[in-house]
Amino acid sequence: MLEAIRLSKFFKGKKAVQDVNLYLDNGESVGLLGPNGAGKSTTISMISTLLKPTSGEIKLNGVNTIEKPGEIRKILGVVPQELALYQELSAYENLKFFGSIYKMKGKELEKSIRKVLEIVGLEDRQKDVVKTFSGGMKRRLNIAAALLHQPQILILDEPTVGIDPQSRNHILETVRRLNEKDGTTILYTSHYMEEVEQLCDRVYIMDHGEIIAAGTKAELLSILSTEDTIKLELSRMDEAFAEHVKTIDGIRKVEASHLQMKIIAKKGSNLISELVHLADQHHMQIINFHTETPSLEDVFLHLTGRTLRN
Ligand SMILES: Nc1ncnc2c1ncn2[C@@H]1O[C@H](COP(=O)(O)OP(=O)(O)OP(=O)(O)O)[C@@H](O)[C@H]1O
Repeated sequence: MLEAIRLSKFFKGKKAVQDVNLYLDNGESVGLLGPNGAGKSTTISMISTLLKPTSGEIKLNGVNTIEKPGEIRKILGVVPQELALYQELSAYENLKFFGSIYKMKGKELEKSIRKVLEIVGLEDRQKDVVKTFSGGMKRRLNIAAALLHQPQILILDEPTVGIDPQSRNHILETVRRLNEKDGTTILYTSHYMEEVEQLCDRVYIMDHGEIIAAGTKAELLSILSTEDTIKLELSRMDEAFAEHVKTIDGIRKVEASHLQMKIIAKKGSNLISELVHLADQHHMQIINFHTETPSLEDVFLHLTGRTLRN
């Protein structure tokens, strides 16, 4: 397990990160979500031993990584936000260079380069110089470089910012496969709520340098509400039906307009069969039924009063 305990970073007395507690269990996929300037990059720079914390601890299986950075560096892959590639070199040559940083060479390095190029889908372009690559391909190569030494933990800092949808999907799929198939532990920072919702088992929400909420998606969503919003589309509207619906156990509020009905009900109330039965009694049909569940975006809005992207 990797854990950060009361991690803080101040730049010239100005808070960037304060009292961050965070852990990654082996094999987990964890999201670190927050708007620009929230402190995500600073947090992961400290976790990856690139930046010294002002205070706090980071432990890898109980061992202090600030005092002994070697252990974590061996098993950690970091994909930084800024591209760290040589534009004049080919994809292959870039990977060869990064491999040498990890002290890899010979057959082991060749094998690893082949494998990571396959993972990110760049085998066909390995001989091309990086300056001819699209933004998305460069990001994929950046990921490949972080994977060369087969890290057990992979930290990605907003890897999909500013790239085309196809490359974005490719990256998300790659990260998912690394986690689900290879068991790589993932820490994924993003300000795209839907990516974190899609990829991560657990989420930390960060704002102004602090963790303001943490938990599984379900736990975070439960902060928001104990209610479900159900929307019905009806074949016709009948006031008696609306009045009748209000009497159903678990229903808190009913709003009817034209052929639509919005029902606020206690979370988890299983109402569909009862509503269908009731509509039948009133000689009406339910044409459409759906439950609107709140998103993590709504949770962020609820906690901060702001949207994630401004
Ligand atoms: N080297 C530095 N010197 C001074 N201030 C810094 C430095 N690095 C970061 N900061 C400040 O710390 C705060 C957190 O920045 P950080 O880059 O960690 O946020 P972030 O959540 O990663 O945002 P982004 O999504 O824009 O990268 C910001 O106010 C930033 O200006």
